[in-house]
Amino acid sequence: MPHLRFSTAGESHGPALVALVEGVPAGLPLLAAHIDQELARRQQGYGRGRRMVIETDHVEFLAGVRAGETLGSPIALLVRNKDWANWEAIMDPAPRPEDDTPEGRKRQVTRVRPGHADLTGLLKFDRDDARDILERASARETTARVAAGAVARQLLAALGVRIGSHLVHLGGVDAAVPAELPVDLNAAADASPLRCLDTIAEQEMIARIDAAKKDGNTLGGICEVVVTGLPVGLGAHVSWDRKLDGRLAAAICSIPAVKGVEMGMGFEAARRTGAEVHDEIVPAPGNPRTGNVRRVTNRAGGLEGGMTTGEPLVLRVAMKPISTLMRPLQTVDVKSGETAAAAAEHSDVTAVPAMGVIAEAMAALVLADAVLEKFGGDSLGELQRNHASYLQRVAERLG
Ligand SMILES: Cc1cc2nc3c(=O)[nH]c(=O)nc-3n(C[C@H](O)[C@H](O)[C@H](O)COP(=O)(O)O)c2cc1C
Ligand SMILES: C=C(O[C@@H]1CC(C(=O)O)=C[C@@H](OP(=O)(O)O)[C@H]1O)C(=O)O
Repeated sequence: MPHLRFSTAGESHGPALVALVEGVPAGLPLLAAHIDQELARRQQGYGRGRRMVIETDHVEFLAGVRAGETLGSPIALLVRNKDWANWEAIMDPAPRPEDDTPEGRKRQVTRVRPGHADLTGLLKFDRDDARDILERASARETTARVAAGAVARQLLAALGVRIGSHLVHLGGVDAAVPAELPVDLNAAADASPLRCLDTIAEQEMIARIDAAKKDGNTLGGICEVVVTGLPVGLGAHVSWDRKLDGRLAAAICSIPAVKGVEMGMGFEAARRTGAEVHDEIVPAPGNPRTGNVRRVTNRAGGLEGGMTTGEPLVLRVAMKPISTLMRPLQTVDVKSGETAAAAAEHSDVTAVPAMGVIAEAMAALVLADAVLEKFGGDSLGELQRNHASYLQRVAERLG
């Protein structure tokens, strides 16, 4: 059983999204503002649709927090959907008289979209209206994940861990990545419309988003997530389900439309020789987090043997293009069985910058779980003492 457990509920156009986070120690400072800041970051990004204009996500604590601190009890978080006002009839949990008319509820989705969950979900769950599927497949659900992730991020911050991300590719355009990333990566990335550090490449990306929109098409891309301040030894090599690389990959790949994750050098490592791939180790006194050694390079991206090395954790996350196209692809209408143009409602042209923020949240949740597994503690103070005592021991080894 994980040490930090979380689950979410809520439909895209339902009244609200909820997240339940269990296992957080008592005494962690936690304000709605900490969570709202992350929710706002998830809403950014050039290329998003009208929905992000409708919503201004704000968290309400339902349980687990008192006077700005966690209680050690389950934390229940709620984020309301403003768009609910426009969907109350269609999404009403109670049956309505119009349900018995030949049309049934309005706006049934039967022209299933290639690349979305519509068709497979309809067949598997034996439904007639793809709305019954898309409402939960929608990445609106990631709002609740980011809220939960903000709690995890707060826990990690109390141990000196920082998580950031930036966009490195969009729609066929690569960004130049600086040799040294800014210390406050998110402050730099969040200041730009695509969360990209290369302002010249970003102009070309924006032009491609505009062109795709005009053409009724959509775009994907890649974000890099970077985590600093991690101690050596989170995760474990001993069993498949304790390896941190696998846990991170599963969490990241569960984000809607994410189709791949690379760690460190990633796929490129397969094309190179061992001498070009592995990170040489040198003594580095005064670095207790890494056991007083240092990797000359960080091609492994901060992971060896399913454990953190203490070097920055570097993940690259690939997102496919959005599957709702305004110039729709060919599909089948599941009501008539005839060929049709896929359903097309207002939708994002791209959401790669938001995906980077969601990937940060998923990484935070996995890392906070690994921290609690390694250090335990019912209060923040106990967790911090356990962490400090471990680092002291690691520092003694090659000091
Ligand atoms: C932040 C974000 C926003 C998204 N916005 C849309 C959208 O507006 N329209 C759409 O069709 N898909 C959108 N998607 C992708 C779909 O949710 C996703 O493709 C779908 O759930 C099917 O899952 P799969 O692509 O992982 O197979 C978005 C994904 C993310 C992460
Ligand atoms: C609502 C969000 O993203 C939505 C994700 C999404 C999808 O199919 O994944 C489809 C769109 O939903 P709607 O049709 O309501 O505009 C996006 O806006 C969000 O990120 O908060």
